[in-house]
Amino acid sequence: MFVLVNLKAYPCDPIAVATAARDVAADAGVRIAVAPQAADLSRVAETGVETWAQHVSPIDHGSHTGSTRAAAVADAGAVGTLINHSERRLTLADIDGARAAAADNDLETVVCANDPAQAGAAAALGPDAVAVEPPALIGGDVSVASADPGIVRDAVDAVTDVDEAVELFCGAGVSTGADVAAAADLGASGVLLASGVAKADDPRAALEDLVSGI
Ligand SMILES: O=C[C@H](O)COP(=O)(O)O
Repeated sequence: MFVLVNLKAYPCDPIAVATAARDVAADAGVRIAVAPQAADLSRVAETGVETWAQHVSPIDHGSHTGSTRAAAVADAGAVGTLINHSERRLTLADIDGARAAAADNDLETVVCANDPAQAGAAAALGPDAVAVEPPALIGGDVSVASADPGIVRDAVDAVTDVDEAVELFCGAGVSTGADVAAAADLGASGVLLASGVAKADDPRAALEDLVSGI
């Protein structure tokens, strides 16, 4: 299982979380990545943790104020990127453009989707993985795997029907080792989470608990 921790714009210390994630990943032998704010990418990557961007724009050099170039996040040390997060939605054309820009810069891609239908559509664009996240459960205390296991199972089927090479992750409310184990039992090969670590009093302990079920 891949554990992808999105720090969103939460008021946590990205270096402290990154260092903890690096150490827990090494100790447990589990793949853990951290996606900080774009401005923190270099500092986070310097810790040695696997570093991801939260977003890339479907553009290259040019008159694109406020954009985030895939090449720039790769230069900053990112090895992957989220695309179309529930809090950073894109048009279909822009999802495809962002995925292509990321792939051109050797970034791994996870396209987010609300439900199984969107997950299947996202898989058709050829990302490395699709993350299904019901918006209503994001930031809550109940894991998607407990609150709505059918959405995870159906998303696995929807993605596999389109392209067996695309992995399916799930997210929303994932915060414990039991949540990660339940996601794996439903067929997910990764989890996308945020508040369970970024808002934890002790992010290292939260990460240790998360990987305990793997
Ligand atoms: O990117 C992470 C997801 O939106 C899940 O967030 P959450 O773990 O706070 O529910």
